Amino acid sequence: MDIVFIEDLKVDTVIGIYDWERQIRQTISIDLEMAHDIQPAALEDTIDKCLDYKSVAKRVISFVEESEFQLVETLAEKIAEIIRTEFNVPWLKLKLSKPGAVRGSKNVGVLIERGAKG
Ligand SMILES: Nc1nc2c(c(=O)[nH]1)N=C([C@H](O)[C@@H](O)CO)CN2
Repeated sequence: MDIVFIEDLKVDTVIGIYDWERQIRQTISIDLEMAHDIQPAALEDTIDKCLDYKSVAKRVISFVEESEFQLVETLAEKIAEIIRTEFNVPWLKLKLSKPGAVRGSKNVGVLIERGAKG
C-alpha cells in the first residue's frame, strides 16, 4: 500500500494536565502517514481519486483548534479515529509532538499506529 503523508502540521490548542496549561494555548505538531493506493489518481491525474492531504489537514486543524484535552494520548486517538472514519483510511501512523513540554528535550509525545494496511 502507498502512503500519503503530512509532516509537522502545527496547531495551537488547549492541552495539558496542569492548571496553568488550561489557561493558555500551546502549539503541537502532527506527523501523519496514511495508507492509500495512489495509482488510480495517478492514472487519471485527477484529485477526485486522491486522498486529499489538504482536506485531511483542514479537518485535523479545525478539530484540534476546538479541542481541550488533558492528554496527548486522547488527542492522538481522536484524530486517528476521525481520519479513519471520515476519509476511509485503513491504516495510519500518527505522531503527536508537544515541543518544549519537558525542559531539556526537543520533543515529547506519542506515536500510534491504527488499522491494517490491507
Ligand atoms: N504520557 C503523557 N505524559 C504526560 C502528559 C501527557 O499528555 N501524556 N502531559 C503532561 C503535561 O501536560 C506536560 O505536557 C506539561 O509539561 C505530563 N506528562
